[in-house]
Amino acid sequence: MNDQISMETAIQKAGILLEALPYIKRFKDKIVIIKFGGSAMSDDKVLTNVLQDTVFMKTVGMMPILVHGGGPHISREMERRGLRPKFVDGHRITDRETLEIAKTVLVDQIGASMVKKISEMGNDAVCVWEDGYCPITAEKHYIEVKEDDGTTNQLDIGYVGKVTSIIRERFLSLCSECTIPIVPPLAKGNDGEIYNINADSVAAFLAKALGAEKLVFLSNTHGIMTRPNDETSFVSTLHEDEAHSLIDKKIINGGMLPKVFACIAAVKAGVKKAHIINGQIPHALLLEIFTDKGVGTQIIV
Ligand SMILES: Nc1ncnc2c1ncn2[C@@H]1O[C@H](COP(=O)(O)OP(=O)(O)O)[C@@H](O)[C@H]1O
Ligand SMILES: CC(=O)N[C@@H](CCC(=O)OP(=O)(O)O)C(=O)O
Repeated sequence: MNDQISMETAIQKAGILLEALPYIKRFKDKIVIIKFGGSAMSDDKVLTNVLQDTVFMKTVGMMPILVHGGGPHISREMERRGLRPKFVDGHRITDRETLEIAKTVLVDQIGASMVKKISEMGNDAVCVWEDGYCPITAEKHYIEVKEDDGTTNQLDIGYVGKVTSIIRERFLSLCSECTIPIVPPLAKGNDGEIYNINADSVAAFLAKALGAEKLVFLSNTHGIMTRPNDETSFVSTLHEDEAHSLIDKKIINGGMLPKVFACIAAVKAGVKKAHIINGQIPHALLLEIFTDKGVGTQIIV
């Protein structure tokens, strides 16, 4: 009886491997941008799962690039120092002190722990922010505010940037080595300043500029809800037009806004698939990439 069960289990496992085969072939040598949101990094187990999945992808011949967030971690550190985090449209208002905190948390803590963990798993990883050298250039980002009289104003929220260019060759050469590039959401401007950037928009820019096959957001929800706080309203596919209507009704708000804009921009620029999935589900990334069903919400245009 036991032998029979273990044989059945073994056959099931072989079935899973075979289901993955077409995806392994399809994604061979293809760039996949994974955005790992701070909200999903709830504990060490989640971090380990996501990094294991990323190493798996690299091992079967894909070219994963991991862009990480860390918003909640930055906020906690600000609060510990008596500062109050403030956001406009999902972007943190960033003064000098906040920028210093963001750099320490993103590079010295989160990025460094990812590099260390991946190397413990037997793979190479490099934080692209090495000694302040960064292959991403940014410029100051102003928020457009619509006034009641119909005019628009530019709101200055400090050292917040938007990506203007990347050194493609640097990313491509890292990808073709045995390395997994780890990308913190920081960049330098031609004005010599360092900018804090929403990690979703960094991921979208990289996906576009590198012609990625896929862009996956690992967050803390099962995708996008189409009714306010209604866990039964997650959708597997969302068209750009519906997304805009949900944004107008404020059903998509806060940290989900930059993610949805990032998905739309990436798909419009030719990235084949952009998904928002729950990174806290063990191995959600592998399920999304290597199985027929997929998980989370896919944005289409
Ligand atoms: N329509 C929506 N569907 C799902 N989540 C939403 C929606 N609108 C806003 N959100 C919020 O967006 C959050 C994810 O954004 P954020 O906290 O910035 O995550 P991350 O750290 O992954 O970037 C969710 O936890 C949820 O509270
Ligand atoms: C300008 C801006 O908002 N920068 C973000 C960078 C981190 C980030 O985007 O982290 P998540 O992906 O976890 O939200 C911030 O300071 O929170």
